[in-house]
Amino acid sequence: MNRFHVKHSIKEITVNKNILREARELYQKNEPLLESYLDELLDWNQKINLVSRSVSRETVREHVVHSLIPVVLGLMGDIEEWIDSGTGGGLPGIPLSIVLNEKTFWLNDNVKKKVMAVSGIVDALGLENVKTLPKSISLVGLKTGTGIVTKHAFKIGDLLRLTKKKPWKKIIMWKGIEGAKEEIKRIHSNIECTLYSFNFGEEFYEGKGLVVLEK
Ligand SMILES: C[S@@+](CC[C@H](N)C(=O)[O-])C[C@H]1O[C@@H](n2cnc3c(N)ncnc32)[C@H](O)[C@@H]1O
Repeated sequence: MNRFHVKHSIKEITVNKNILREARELYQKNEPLLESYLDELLDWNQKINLVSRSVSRETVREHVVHSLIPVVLGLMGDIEEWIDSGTGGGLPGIPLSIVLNEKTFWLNDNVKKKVMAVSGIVDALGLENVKTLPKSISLVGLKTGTGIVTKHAFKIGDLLRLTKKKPWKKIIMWKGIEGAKEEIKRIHSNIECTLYSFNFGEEFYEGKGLVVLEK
């Protein structure tokens, strides 16, 4: 078997600024709850380090818009249950759970005090479709057909090792594109990989994109 099989099934797609505009429109449609999330996140961040302490509200708002991009790309409709692994302060899982409120989201992190903080945020926002999992993703029992979202938390090979033999259907990773390309070269599994590179002409999104893995 070809050790680098995945290399031959990589698709690359450039994502243009219309998608960012649509993600911002989706933010606006859900603004009251998403702004309440910013309030809660910044409040909890005073007590527990969830995002950089020096980060502005505007930048955290952009992380929320960034979290919504797979929705406007149509990447999430086919799966009902998602795990956000390495959620930290709830990114991307909480924004996704707000705009896709008919789906179930499990917020997973192996640092228990971060999960305690996101539980507090979820309760304050009254999100009934969100649950938490305070343990390593390697110890999480996944249901067949579950999706995984994860933003700047794992190297691709590490996440695949930690979830080996688990019946996930799709993994969406928020990554730097150049690093992701290097990581993909080292993967030995027979999976389909699509790289979405953002071409938005804005500094925040420079070099960023999504990696989508499917079995
Ligand atoms: C850089 S933070 C990213 C947080 C968030 N996704 C964001 O974009 O703001 C990475 C997170 O992954 C978590 N993490 C690391 N290894 C993990 C594992 N094996 N299982 C679950 N979470 C893990 C860390 O505790 C940390 O909160």
